[in-house]
Amino acid sequence: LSNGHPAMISDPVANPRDVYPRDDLPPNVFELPPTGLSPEKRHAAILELEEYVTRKRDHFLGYQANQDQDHYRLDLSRFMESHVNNVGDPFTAGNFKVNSKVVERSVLDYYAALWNAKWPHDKTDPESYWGYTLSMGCTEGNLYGLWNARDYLAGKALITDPESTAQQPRLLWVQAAPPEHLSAEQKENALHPVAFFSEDSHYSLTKAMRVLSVDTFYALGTAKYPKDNPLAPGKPWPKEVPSAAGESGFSADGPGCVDVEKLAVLVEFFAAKGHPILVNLNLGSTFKGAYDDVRAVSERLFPIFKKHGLLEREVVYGKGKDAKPLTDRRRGFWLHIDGALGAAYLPFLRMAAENPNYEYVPEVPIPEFDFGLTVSDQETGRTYDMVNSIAMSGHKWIGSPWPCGVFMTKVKFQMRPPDNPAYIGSPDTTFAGSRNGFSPIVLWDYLAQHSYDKQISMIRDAQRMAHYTEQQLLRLQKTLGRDLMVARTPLALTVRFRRPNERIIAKWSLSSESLKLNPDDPKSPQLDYVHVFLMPWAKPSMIDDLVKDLHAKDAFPSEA
Ligand SMILES: COC(=O)[C@H](CCSC)/N=C/c1c(COP(=O)(O)O)cnc(C)c1O
Repeated sequence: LSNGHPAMISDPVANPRDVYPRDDLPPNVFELPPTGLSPEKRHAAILELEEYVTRKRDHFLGYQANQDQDHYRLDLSRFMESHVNNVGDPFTAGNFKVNSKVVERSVLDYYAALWNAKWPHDKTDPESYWGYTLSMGCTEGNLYGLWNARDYLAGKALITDPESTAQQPRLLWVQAAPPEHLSAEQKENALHPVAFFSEDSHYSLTKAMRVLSVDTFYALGTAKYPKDNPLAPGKPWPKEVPSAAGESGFSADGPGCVDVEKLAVLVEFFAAKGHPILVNLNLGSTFKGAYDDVRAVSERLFPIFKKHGLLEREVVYGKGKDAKPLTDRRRGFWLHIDGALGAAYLPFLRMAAENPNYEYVPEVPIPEFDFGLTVSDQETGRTYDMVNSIAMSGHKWIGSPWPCGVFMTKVKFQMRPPDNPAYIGSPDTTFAGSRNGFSPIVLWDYLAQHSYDKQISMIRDAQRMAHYTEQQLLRLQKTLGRDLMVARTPLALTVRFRRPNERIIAKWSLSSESLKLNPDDPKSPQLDYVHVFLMPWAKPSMIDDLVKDLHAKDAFPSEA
């Protein structure tokens, strides 16, 4: 950083060029001296970055991000001249007037309708939906959904208080007491939620457990019941709920969806001890694009929830004016749907399957997953809505120039915000402080340009592309006479195959995963996979070019 510039506030301890990753880009072009860059250098840097990003974008197949952004630029670049901030609740105008909340509400209404929630939002109607558009991606949606679940199940105050009036909003006690009728052990556990998610879940779930200090069944089982793993007594607890097994008998070569029976056995263990149950289900898992069977999980867990008084339970959160206990009736379970990828397109695949005009017969039934999924209690005739919350990324299937998404739940599950900052003129009901006001405009513009019919065609095309890709890779496998471990989970938008060399991985931005076939046997073969995701952006020519690269002699390192 010498060449005549004034000294930096602090000198580098080493040369960044020597310590930072060597990427395609020349790092020195982007170094920032105290005087800033000359117009020429700045422009040159911008051109370098543009060339790199567009080159990588034109070969982008490895992640579930739709790189087709061209339809926004012309109409939306005008909003780059303002800071649009939707701070606070989407349904309260607030005092930060440069906002796009009217647009955000239309986007939320759209997904409420698509996901069979009661809309428009009505804060006085516990059954109506509530939601907000995310400033991060689905990681924020998962974090928020699991935070909501934790506090709901742990008896924290809810936003709706049966004794509150608009004139006299009663400050609810922050923490309820456990239901009276329980045994000592059950009372101790009644407000201590236990989380369950499969081994194919995204790492944002583990991150959320750490951030929120929520116990997984593994953490609690290992600490308190080390010898009692109900799946294999005496053996260590599995770290996550096992996924369904493949031909090998292990989940590594399985489809990637949760093993419903094993989930039920683990849930039963903790429900029997009085714990409320928090389950995350995947809708388009990160690596295999698999869909957990939300309907099967709901029906399998329902009798367990009923048996252990978790369908509906009374929590006491204070005493009224007449000193009578104030009770709240809540469910003792929470199903969060991580719909990062699939919540954006599965409704359209279902529409295609249900409308004969589309002449579409899916290879497997289209998974149910939304707020319309109910289970009836045969004894009481009562019907229960089973899904508590859904999160979806906006930058995956839909496509956005930056991470964004949607979180949705129902008013009856909403938490009372931890604080009430008057200066934003709105309840602080979301995760962020400042909230991206541009993302709702991007999502709105996409939905304005893409009718249901158009979106049905797009997901049908993507399914065809996934099938085409699988066939091309199987053909290559035959030509090379080598097992390329080609696999595609039914209805998934991704195809996985044997990891090729680093040059091909970098060119196509391929995401990789290495799995031991039998995790308990150190000598067990390691499966080194990569995958391609067939987003609306992917064209047959890109697949053909990738397959051509995979024909190269050195494309696949020899087996170790
Ligand atoms: C390794 O690939 C990933 O982490 C991609 C994000 C990159 S593509 C946009 N998946 C993110 C993801 C997430 C996190 O979503 P983001 O925070 O938006 O990245 C949540 N749930 C599932 C099932 C996911 O697959």
